Amino acid sequence: MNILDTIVAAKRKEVEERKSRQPLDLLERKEHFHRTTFSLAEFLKDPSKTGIIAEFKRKSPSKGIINGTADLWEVTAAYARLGASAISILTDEEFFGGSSQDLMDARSLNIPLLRKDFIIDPYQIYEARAIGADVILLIAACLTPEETRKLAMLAAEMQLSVLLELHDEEELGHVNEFTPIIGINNRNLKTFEVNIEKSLEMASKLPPHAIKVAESGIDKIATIQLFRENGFDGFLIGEQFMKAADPAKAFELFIQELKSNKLG
Ligand SMILES: O=P(O)(O)OC[C@@H](O)[C@@H](O)c1c[nH]c2ccccc12
Repeated sequence: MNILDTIVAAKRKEVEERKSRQPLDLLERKEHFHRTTFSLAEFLKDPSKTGIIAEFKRKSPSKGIINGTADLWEVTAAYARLGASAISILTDEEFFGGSSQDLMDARSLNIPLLRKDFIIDPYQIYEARAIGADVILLIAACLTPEETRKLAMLAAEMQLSVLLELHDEEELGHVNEFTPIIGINNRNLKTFEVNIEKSLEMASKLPPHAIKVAESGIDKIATIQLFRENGFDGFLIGEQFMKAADPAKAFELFIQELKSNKLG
């Protein structure tokens, strides 16, 4: 079994447990279930923002502990204030050290919040809505095209944006009318290998109107510029900020450099 298979098997068990602890009708009664959501597409296209989807990630199976001490509110509030277009929060506990509580702690920010998790069941979409997420991630590598379509349609009904994550050409069949925003993960979730070229290679194969997001392994302004030239609107960045003792400061410096580059 590769790591993705291991994660998905654990996730199936976890979801069954959560369903028995908190059935759907209870989730639907949560206060945040009925609040309005922010549109990821609108925030990514807003020229006053940077296109960066800044991530809060404490650990990962590929890197181990990335940051064991960062304060969720301090970091995400800085991301929002300093020009991120959206914030990604890992909610998987077992492999990424996150939680639903982490996402709930950030929900007063006026910016789209992406629930970063391995979604395989409609229950998790209701849950995402109930904890205050605006966006869900659907990873093609853990779904069939038909499952992707059904989950994306449900998300749309619930006013959630969808970021559909692809890694290679074989996954293009997952794209459908409910997935206008497509992320290309430069990291292969089965081997952890990171190849920045993946995004560039895939860009020309996506539908022309897709909103494109490059994901993982981005640690330089030059890479963002290269991606922009190739039609990308969004850049999902985690480790580059989280590996710093002070991720808020690391984000601030990165943004300063990005802005001075644009002017120069
Ligand atoms: O920390 P990085 O290399 O900047 O990557 C961020 C993000 O793309 C990565 O965390 C990610 C992309 N897709 C995922 C799916 C599940 C968990 C994590 C991810």
